[in-house]
Amino acid sequence: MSDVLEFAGVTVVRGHNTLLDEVDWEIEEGQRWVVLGPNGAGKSTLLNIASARMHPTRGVAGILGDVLGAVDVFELRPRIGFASAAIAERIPGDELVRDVVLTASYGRIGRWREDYDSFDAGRADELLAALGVDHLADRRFGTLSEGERKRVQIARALMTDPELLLLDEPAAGLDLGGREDLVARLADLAADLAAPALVLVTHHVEEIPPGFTDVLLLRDGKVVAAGPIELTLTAKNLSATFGLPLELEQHGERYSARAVAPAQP
Ligand SMILES: Nc1ncnc2c1ncn2[C@@H]1O[C@H](COP(=O)(O)OP(=O)(O)OP(=O)(O)O)[C@@H](O)[C@H]1O
Repeated sequence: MSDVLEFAGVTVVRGHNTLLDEVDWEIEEGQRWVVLGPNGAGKSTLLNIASARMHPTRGVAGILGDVLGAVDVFELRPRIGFASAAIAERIPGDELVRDVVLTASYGRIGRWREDYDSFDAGRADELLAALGVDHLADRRFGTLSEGERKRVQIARALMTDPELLLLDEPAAGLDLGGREDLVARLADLAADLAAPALVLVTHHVEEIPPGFTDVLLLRDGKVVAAGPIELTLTAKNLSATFGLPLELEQHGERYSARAVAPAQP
């Protein structure tokens, strides 16, 4: 089994809807994946399984050497860092930023006791510094800008020193400067050999940070293509994923995409 993640025939059915349809996916140590797809493609469902928060209806989901259904998910979850809007919504607005990060090591949202280990407090401060938000450690989470919140959430997701880090649309809601800042920080994380395997979910090729290695393209719960970015991220695959003719441009290690202009009469 792959060290980090191995999905075989992973299928999720809810009522009459097939959210994921026979998904095969392997992640090896050191890889940095982007998951791209339109609204409703099944990206969040995929991350909910990869984070051991949901079980497949059919198929086998191997995560960090264990198989979902045959492992205590409460032991598995601390080994997986996860940042998403749904988690952020549960963070109390009056929580101190340092505590937002610190409480991750206890698997909690919201501070609940005063005797946190000083080692943990030091690590929380280091992570805030690595994400460029250490000056906000004593601020209340609810007073931060969207961009600052996203960076704090990533620091929180790294707090348990996870072996797999899942980021669900970390650039959503950011302005251009905020997006570019986040992309640069994620590029630094991708280049860090000590960093965990990474999975970044996004709708936009513009948000793919340099240093990311692989892409999984998802549409209607099915994998359109998956593999190394330089081979897999093509205009043809992207068009099939989003269901419209797209042209793709590469600028160094960055990408942009737009609809193919209609032919002039
Ligand atoms: N409990 C459920 N019952 C029925 N359908 C569901 C359920 N949960 C999600 N869906 C549907 O499954 C599909 C995939 O949802 P999911 O949130 O995984 O997509 P997504 O790619 O993350 O979308 P977005 O980019 O809009 O966040 C959507 O059509 C959604 O409406």
